[in-house]
Amino acid sequence: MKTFLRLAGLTRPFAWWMALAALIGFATIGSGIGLLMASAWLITTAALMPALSALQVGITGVRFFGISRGVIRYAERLISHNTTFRILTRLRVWFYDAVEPLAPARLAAYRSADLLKRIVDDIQSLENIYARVLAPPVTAALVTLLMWFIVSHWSLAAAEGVLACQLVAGLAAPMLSARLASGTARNIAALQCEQQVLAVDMVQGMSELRVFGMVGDYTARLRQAEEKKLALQKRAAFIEGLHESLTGLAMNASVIWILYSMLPMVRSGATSAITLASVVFGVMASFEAFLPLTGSTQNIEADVRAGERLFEIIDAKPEVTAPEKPEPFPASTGIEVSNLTFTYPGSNRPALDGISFSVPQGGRTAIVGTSGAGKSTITSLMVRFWNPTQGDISIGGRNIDKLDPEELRRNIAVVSQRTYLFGQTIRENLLLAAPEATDEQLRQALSMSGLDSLQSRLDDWAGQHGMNLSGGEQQRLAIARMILQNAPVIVLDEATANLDAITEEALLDTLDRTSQGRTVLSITHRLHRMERYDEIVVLYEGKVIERGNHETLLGLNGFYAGMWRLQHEREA
Ligand SMILES: Nc1ncnc2c1ncn2[C@@H]1O[C@H](COP(=O)(O)OP(=O)(O)OP(=O)(O)O)[C@@H](O)[C@H]1O
Repeated sequence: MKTFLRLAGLTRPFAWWMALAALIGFATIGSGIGLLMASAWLITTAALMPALSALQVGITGVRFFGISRGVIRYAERLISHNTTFRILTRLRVWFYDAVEPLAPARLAAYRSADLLKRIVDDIQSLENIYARVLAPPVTAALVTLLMWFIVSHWSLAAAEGVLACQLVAGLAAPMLSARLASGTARNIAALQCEQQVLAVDMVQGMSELRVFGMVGDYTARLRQAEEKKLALQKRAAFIEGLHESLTGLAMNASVIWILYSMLPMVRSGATSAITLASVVFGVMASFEAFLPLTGSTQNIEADVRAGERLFEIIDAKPEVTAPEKPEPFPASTGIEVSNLTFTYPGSNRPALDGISFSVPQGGRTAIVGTSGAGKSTITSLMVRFWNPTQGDISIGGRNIDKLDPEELRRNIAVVSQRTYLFGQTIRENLLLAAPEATDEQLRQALSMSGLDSLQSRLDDWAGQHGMNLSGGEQQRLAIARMILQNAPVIVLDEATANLDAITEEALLDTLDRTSQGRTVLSITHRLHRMERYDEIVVLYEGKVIERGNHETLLGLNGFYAGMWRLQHEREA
């Protein structure tokens, strides 16, 4: 109920639109009732063969309601679709605004297909909240009231019977079908999510599944989920049919009741058979208002489930928030890391444990260590994807939590070992780093990063996740982005890890040239050309175990010297 009220609250800015659409929905059914009543009046009166002039009222009524029903129905569709799309737009903007600050820390726990389903399908399913959940009961209540006034005008007893039947169609039947369908929409949504996750995994990991011969296994899991979903959809359809039959039964019962209570009046001459026929047809037409209530009960559960899934994300507290009054990004860019400790949520071991080091303005520091030592975690903390558990990082003497996170990220160019390339052209992938860059600048950046071959292919599609490019080309594209971003601080996180020795050499030269005068933090486990660094910080299991320049560290004959010997003996 709480979720439903929260969802309904989101549609509050459109209350007037919704009221107007419900009113026009009521007018559509009202004109349907008028059309059938006027038709019944006309046919029964005509059967008595009066003068044509006596039929004029009926003819005009049929014409009026016939035309107005079409026009009003059109207006109703127009306004209700307009309202629905306004609500949908608001929901989408609201969700994107709320999700953006949560990335990436708070979204790491969600599978991408699941997130996609929430962003696309769950919000889409909420479009029903107005058209299929909120509007039908309002229209049904107004129609019930209208029929009470019409029928009670001729017979109170008949009106009471009609009201009873309408309460069955409007309350008892929806409550019964809601009870029978309880859990169905929720389980269908869960299965759809499972299918989507499996399908995305299957498409993205098709090569691995083929290599390991697991395609059949995944297909079977997909089929199983589909079968379970079909069984639930059949159940939902059965309940919908039952609900519609109950509505039909209630309508027939109301007709029988009217005949039962009004026929004696016709016999006694208290009312005419023509009136009786009109009332019967009018009541029959009024039950059109109760049919959409089936959808109302079934959609309410699906909407509440979708709402719960969305609120679960929305209610998460962002890991990083911008300070109310951010300080400007400093002119000098020396980095100072002091006593930095960080533990990932759910982990019982700190990824970084009280580390300290500094990179002077325009200097170069390398962080080296074995896999899992915590090197990349430093990058995530530097660009404030996470906040440190303890300790702090400052740039130019200013703690980075005093800066606007977006401005901070604009001023730190990160080249990581996993470069995400969008399924767009090479040009668009480059413009991400410098939206204003000219083609000439893009070509220059490509050339500097050793990608002369791509200079004439700016309009080529990079492929899904950059699959039309080799691993080395993707890496070099990331370096081209770094060149274009032209940031004063550069973080190279295994930037040349995927390259062959010759390309790596050339690129290290490029990086050295382009990073002149900038503050560089280079994270690597490959000890290559280490004499270029002013200081090397050696990490082991989240702790700094050695530090100094290349010569000093080799002289120590400790962990670093061991790593260096191991790599160079292997390469020799
Ligand atoms: N999102 C995460 N959630 C939980 N633990 C994580 C997460 N990311 C990394 N870790 C853990 O934190 C530790 C440090 O990881 P990190 O990626 O910083 O290591 P690394 O030195 O960069 O390793 P590599 O050289 O293999 O990339 C590892 O034990 C890793 O399993």
